[in-house]
Amino acid sequence: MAGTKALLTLENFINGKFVPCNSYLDSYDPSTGEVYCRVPNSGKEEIEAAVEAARAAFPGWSARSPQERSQVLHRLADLLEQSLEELAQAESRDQGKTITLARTMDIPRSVQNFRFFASSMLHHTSECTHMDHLGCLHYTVRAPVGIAGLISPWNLPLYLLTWKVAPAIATGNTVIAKPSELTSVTAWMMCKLLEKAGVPPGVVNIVFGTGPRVGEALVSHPEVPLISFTGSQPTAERITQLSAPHCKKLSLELGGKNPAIIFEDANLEECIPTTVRSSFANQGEICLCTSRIFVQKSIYSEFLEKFVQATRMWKVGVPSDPSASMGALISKAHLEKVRSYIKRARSEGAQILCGEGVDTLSLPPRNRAGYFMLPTVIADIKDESCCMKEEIFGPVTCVVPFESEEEVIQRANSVKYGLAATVWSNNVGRIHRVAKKLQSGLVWTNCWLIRELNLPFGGMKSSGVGREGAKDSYEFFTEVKTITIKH
Ligand SMILES: NC(=O)C1=CN([C@@H]2O[C@H](COP(=O)(O)OP(=O)(O)OC[C@H]3O[C@@H](n4cnc5c(N)ncnc54)[C@H](O)[C@@H]3O)[C@@H](O)[C@H]2O)C=CC1
Ligand SMILES: N/C(=C\C=C\C(=O)O)C(=O)O
Repeated sequence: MAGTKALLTLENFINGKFVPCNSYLDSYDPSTGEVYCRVPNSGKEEIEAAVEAARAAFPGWSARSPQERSQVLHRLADLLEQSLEELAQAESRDQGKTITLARTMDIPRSVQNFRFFASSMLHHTSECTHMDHLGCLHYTVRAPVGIAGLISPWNLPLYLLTWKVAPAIATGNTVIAKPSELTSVTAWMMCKLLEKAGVPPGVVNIVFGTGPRVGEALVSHPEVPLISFTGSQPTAERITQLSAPHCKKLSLELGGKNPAIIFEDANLEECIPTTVRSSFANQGEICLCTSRIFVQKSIYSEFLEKFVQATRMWKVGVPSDPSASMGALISKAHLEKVRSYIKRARSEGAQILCGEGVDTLSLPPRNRAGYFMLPTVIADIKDESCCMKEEIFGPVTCVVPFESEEEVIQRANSVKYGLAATVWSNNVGRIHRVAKKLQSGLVWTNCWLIRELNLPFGGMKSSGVGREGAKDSYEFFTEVKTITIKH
């Protein structure tokens, strides 16, 4: 256990108050490998207190008009925006991501999540049908589900937490959120803004700690009828098992093994920098990151040469350096896991073209124990290799050639995941054909990660269950009832 004197110490936020915990976990600065923060190691007791608060707050909050709730969400968005720089600094330190990404993506998107749902929730209509021959009118009404359990991961901490909190409270639910124990700081900072925004006590409760201890207590609680989870597939399996006896509503946003398909008519000037970004943004720690690049044979050599050259320009640096493109990975264990994939690829006879074990990483002395690695490109690798099948979730991407459209669709679909694909071509007909045949919840063509929050977001196969977005989140966070009136 590190000395606790200078450490930032977080507290749970229950019923509008910060509450200390009996025990704490060490949280590491990924750029130095040093403990810098203590996170509550909560369990059943804290979940009971949060459920009590959320239960008590539900009647009042759910009875407010959508317009009143919308105003609260707008105020919270404004307050987050006013704290953008402070939040970005904290996110970058806690997660290891670059300050530039935190400033330009994580925190602005967190603000947008509240603004978006504050507005979109005002525009839903309900269904109505008539059976004139029976003298009946049928219509639907929607009501909040109750206490929503929200579990979020460490890769985009505030971004993904707010993507769940915003629609949950906009629709009138009260929430208990459990951020990742590895990245809890910005969630705790957001709690400081809730009262000023007008969020009543008990509407948003945040309980920190590990998955097996506090996460499972939340998922198993009989008074929490809904769980929205983003994270790994094994954890989703466990959540599904624990929820089954209670028939909980589940939304599961899981991993990917996302293909980029690059046809010979692609505009390489745009494709190469975008594919470097889609492979290595946030250290490759985004479920939407590209990790299998299929390139048509006629342009394979040209692509590979230019892609490796562009990857080598991607600067790995201290997260606080505004010129860095990539920071540190989340943890030592994760860095070792990512490196183990590269070792496996090498032992299978694949070529490591740049990055880990090939190029030299230069870091200031203070950061040498940090969890850094260079963006790594692998070629000459078989589709059956674990590097082509499993989610690595790090700055590693594989490049392989293909000959025909049919062949590449079959190979792109040959993994258990189905989250996000990118297709690069100037042939509109081909783009439509290929996009339709890919087993993927999202297909970006000639671009990556352009988000339209109105439309469904989520994956198929092992990439998840359910979708979130304007209409989908509204439906998920509410229960529908069909009413028949005979007149
Ligand atoms: N969005 C995504 O697709 C993400 C995928 N991953 C994948 O998962 C791998 C492992 O990362 P982890 O942090 O271990 O992910 P994880 O799935 O274990 O963690 C995600 C969240 O679930 C919680 N959790 C863990 N076990 C739980 C349980 N039994 N009951 C309830 N909640 C639980 C965690 O505390 C965290 O808040 C990564 O290497 C990556 O491949 C990780 C994070 C995000
Ligand atoms: N769920 C993840 C990313 C979502 C991005 C978005 O909604 O724009 C992830 O990386 O886990």
